[in-house]
Amino acid sequence: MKANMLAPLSLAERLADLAVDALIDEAELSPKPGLVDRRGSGAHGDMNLALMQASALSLWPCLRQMAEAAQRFGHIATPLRAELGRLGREGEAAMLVTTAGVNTHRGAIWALGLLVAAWALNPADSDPLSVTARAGRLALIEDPAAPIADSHGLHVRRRYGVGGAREQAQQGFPAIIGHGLPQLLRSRAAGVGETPARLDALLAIMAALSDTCVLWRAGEQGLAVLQQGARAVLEAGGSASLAGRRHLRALDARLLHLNASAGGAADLLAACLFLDKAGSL
Ligand SMILES: CC(C)(COP(=O)(O)OP(=O)(O)OC[C@H]1O[C@@H](n2cnc3c(N)ncnc32)[C@H](O)[C@@H]1O)[C@@H](O)C(=O)NCCC(=O)NCCS
Ligand SMILES: Nc1ncnc2c1ncn2[C@@H]1O[C@H](COP(=O)(O)OP(=O)(O)OP(=O)(O)O)[C@@H](O)[C@H]1O
Repeated sequence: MKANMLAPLSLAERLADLAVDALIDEAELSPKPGLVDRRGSGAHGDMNLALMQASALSLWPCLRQMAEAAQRFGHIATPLRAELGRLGREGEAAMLVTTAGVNTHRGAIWALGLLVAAWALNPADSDPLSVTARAGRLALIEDPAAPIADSHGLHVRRRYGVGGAREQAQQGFPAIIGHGLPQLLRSRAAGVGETPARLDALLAIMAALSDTCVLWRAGEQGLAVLQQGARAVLEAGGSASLAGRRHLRALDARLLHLNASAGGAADLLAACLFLDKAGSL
């Protein structure tokens, strides 16, 4: 078939395209401290860039179906929340088949799933603050069929009393709205180029987030190293500056030494890039 004969994309398909694009952009962004990127596996022996890309692509049907479910149900209530939970668990199963059992995007399915659904619920009101607020209202609804999960996040929440991925969503993604997105726009406005602007956005999220991935592997000390290190890069002038890059290298080395990587911050950067891209829909 000729390219110009392809059927026009539905809104749900365009949202899924943008969400997968944001996940691939996040994975490819380099150099990210401690995380999988173009340079290598970071603190993850079981992941690499090709796996992250394949995993991101495997999530397209799940993300499209989540947006379609939002259009079909039409409002924020238990039936839509239950359907998103079902689709999210299905998407997670598809991801695990693609990655042969490696958790590449669990947190990303959660955050982006809620955001594509929230976007599709009311495309006319699509500024990031409104979309994240709707996603937060969805996340506050109990999923009636949710299994009792024995996750790393659960252990960490109990041990350290932090909120984790669920609370971040329920509060309307404050790490994105208050930190990632404003930093992305500030760094772009300073003319630093897209890669350092995205790295700065990631660092702003890292500096603010209680990332349960880091707490699980490296405890409170690891989290302090991450938050202080991320802040130091930004205070030195950001990832486009010479001094900032020195701090960034030091942070990467410290995180590798601690075997710590900020998967939650990476998910939220992908979500932040999705909101940024979806602004032009
Ligand atoms: C709420 C989720 C993320 C489970 O969270 P939990 O903390 O129990 O588990 P887990 O340790 O697996 O962490 C999930 C991931 O969240 C990310 N994360 C970590 N810390 C944070 C944080 N502070 N903020 C945001 N994300 C974070 C990380 O990538 C982490 O791997 C989610 O997977 C879930 O409940 N899924 C069930 C299916 C569902 O309802 N889907 C709805 C789709 S819209
Ligand atoms: N570029 C990235 N590099 C590493 N992790 C990422 C990246 N992007 C997103 N993540 C997120 O990080 C999470 C994986 O982190 P992690 O491997 O710590 O999880 P785990 O399987 O629960 O724990 P562990 O590997 O410590 O046993 C995924 O849920 C994923 O959403």
